[in-house]
Amino acid sequence: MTDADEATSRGEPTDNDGDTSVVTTTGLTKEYGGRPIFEGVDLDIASGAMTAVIGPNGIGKTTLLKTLLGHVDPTAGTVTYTGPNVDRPMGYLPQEPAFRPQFTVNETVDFYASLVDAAVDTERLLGEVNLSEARNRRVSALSGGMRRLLAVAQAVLGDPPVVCCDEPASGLDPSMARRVFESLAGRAADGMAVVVASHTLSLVETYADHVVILESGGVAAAGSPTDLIERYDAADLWDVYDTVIDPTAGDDPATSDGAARRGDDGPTERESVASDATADTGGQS
Ligand SMILES: Nc1ncnc2c1ncn2[C@@H]1O[C@H](COP(=O)(O)OP(=O)(O)OP(=O)(O)O)[C@@H](O)[C@H]1O
Repeated sequence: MTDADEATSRGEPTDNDGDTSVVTTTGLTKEYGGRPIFEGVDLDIASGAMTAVIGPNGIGKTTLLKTLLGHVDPTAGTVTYTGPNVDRPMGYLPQEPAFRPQFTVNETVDFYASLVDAAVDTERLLGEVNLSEARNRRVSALSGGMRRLLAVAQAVLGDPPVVCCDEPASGLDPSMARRVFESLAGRAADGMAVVVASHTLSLVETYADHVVILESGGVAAAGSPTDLIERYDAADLWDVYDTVIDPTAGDDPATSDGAARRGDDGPTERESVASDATADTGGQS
């Protein structure tokens, strides 16, 4: 096995030399009620890169992110943070962000800014997530997508060395989803270690530097999108996913009929095209 192959099997970014690693997991294992979610996961999360974790519903992506963040204790194995010693080493965008509904957008950002030991340019931050015009609107009056954009702002606020985003594109229209990925990729380019769990494979393929595919038991494959596409002789990341993932993996009851392969916002791009075509023909195929 070459060094690169060995690195790949460990879920390490092969396009980094290892010196940029900011979070390392070794033998990371999580069980709930004696049922393994993942076992023996070895990852090196690099700063200055976006690492995307993909896999079916219920496979353990959120649990893995929460374990990296220290919100969930592993059953076995370790998570080691080696980044700078700051008050807030890791930002987090949870799958279901909760904010005080009576706060305005500005007040929400100011509240979180008061908790971090760093100057926060609220105007720039809101501009980045396209919420400038909504700055005086109460959280209770925001759409679901706007709330997610606010959650993105909250996660990267104060420029933590690591940010873990659970389905950052969920509920966003295609151009905002792209904008959020672009913005996170920009943060990565500025040196942040960005970890996203996502079902939006086209954006992952475009913006992620490193992809970790989770399947029952742990990491099924990992590498840059280009490496994975070459390795599996695939047309795109969706094809890689289709090859690597057992359609019955995950524990969502919808998985068995293929629904778990859909994106955050419903069907994957490919399924949308197929169903649009069906709709165009009045459902006649
Ligand atoms: N606190 C908990 N107690 C018991 N089981 C849990 C707990 N949290 C998660 N699980 C289980 O762990 C498994 C992985 O859940 P997780 O939310 O990490 O999956 P996921 O890959 O993020 O799914 P999705 O794509 O649907 O968000 C699921 O079977 C889930 O029911």
